[in-house]
Amino acid sequence: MKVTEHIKNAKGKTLFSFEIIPPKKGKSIQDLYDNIDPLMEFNPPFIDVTTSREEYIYIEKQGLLDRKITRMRPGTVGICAAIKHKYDVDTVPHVLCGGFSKEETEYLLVDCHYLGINNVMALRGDAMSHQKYFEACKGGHQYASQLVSQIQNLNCGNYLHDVVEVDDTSDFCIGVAGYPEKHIEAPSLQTDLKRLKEKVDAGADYVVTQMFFDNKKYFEFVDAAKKAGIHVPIIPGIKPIAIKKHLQLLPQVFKIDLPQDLITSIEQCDTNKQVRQVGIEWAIQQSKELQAAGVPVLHYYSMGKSDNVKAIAEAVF
Ligand SMILES: NC(=O)C1=CN([C@@H]2O[C@H](COP(=O)(O)OP(=O)(O)OC[C@H]3O[C@@H](n4cnc5c(N)ncnc54)[C@H](O)[C@@H]3O)[C@@H](O)[C@H]2O)C=CC1
Ligand SMILES: Nc1nc(=O)c2c([nH]1)NC[C@@H]1CN(c3ccc(C(=O)N[C@@H](CCC(=O)O)C(=O)O)cc3)CN21
Repeated sequence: MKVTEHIKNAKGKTLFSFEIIPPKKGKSIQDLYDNIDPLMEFNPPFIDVTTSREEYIYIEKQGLLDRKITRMRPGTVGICAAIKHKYDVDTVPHVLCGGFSKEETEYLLVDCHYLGINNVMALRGDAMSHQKYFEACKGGHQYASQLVSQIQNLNCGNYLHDVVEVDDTSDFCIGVAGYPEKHIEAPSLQTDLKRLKEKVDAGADYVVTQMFFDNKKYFEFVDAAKKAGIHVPIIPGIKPIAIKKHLQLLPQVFKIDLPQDLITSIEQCDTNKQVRQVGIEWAIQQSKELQAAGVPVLHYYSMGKSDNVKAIAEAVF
């Protein structure tokens, strides 16, 4: 079922969902299952599976370092199918512009359609770690809005090359990213909202936000989005802080601000175990307020050990 249908069927009740990353190449999928298992009692209607960018690796060969490019966490669509099969839950693969040509994206979407996966999150993707700015690959899209258009075209039976006879069209429900504190490259929040509106006009059915730690930012964003003519559900993304290093890392990687109260509480912790507890309590407080405001879904960036998301879900759902 589509994410938007799950939201409609919930009749105003806030749903619980989360996001996971595929294991590193060579690692077992069992670890992932062990972290999903404890969250299933909260009935997530859907689980997102991210797609990571390819990266350079260096292999020693006769005393020299050979540079190769590879995706260290492949398998997004396979994991989506495996989870769907194992837990009978909908899965949402993240489909990126970065590192994929339009052809490859078409093949991936065809795979999803055959597998009964009818939700996708359409993202541009980050720049590769050695790049300062995002660069589209040869034959790939530059912006998420173009990717949304490709998916929407496919939903209308229009493949990249008009040579196929179509009697079974896909019907993907399309999610896109939104930024309550604006995207780093956007010159202003207003311009960023214009870009978000372009994604919705191209066919996006819902928005998931970048993580934020001050609910005020989310509420203001939702208001501004409405004023900009965006009327699709806007799902808040929540990340529980887990280690002291996140104080620097999260603002640096995700370009978001942390509230002073949260910073102070974390600074007072002696161990990362205490930090994890502060992160849980902050996320519970955020989640309860968002739930009271009637958000459609609370979407957690779990991305590893899920004990903290479980503790939050226990307190909120
Ligand atoms: N992997 C994941 O789960 C997620 C990744 N992200 C990351 O967020 C970043 C951006 O992704 P999206 O939001 O999907 O990209 P996007 O293509 O919607 O926007 C990227 C940037 O380009 C600007 N932009 C969009 N259209 C433009 C146009 N026609 N002309 C000029 N500027 C334009 C936007 O304002 C924004 O600054 C990436 O770094 C992505 O990896 C965000 C959320 C989830
Ligand atoms: N710019 C960007 N890229 C993404 O891939 C991304 C977003 N934003 N925002 C929404 C989700 C949330 N994502 C993530 C990805 C990783 C962690 C995470 O756990 N990160 C590490 C630190 C990050 C690092 O080392 O680069 C952590 O320890 O928490 C959390 C959320 C992926 N998504």
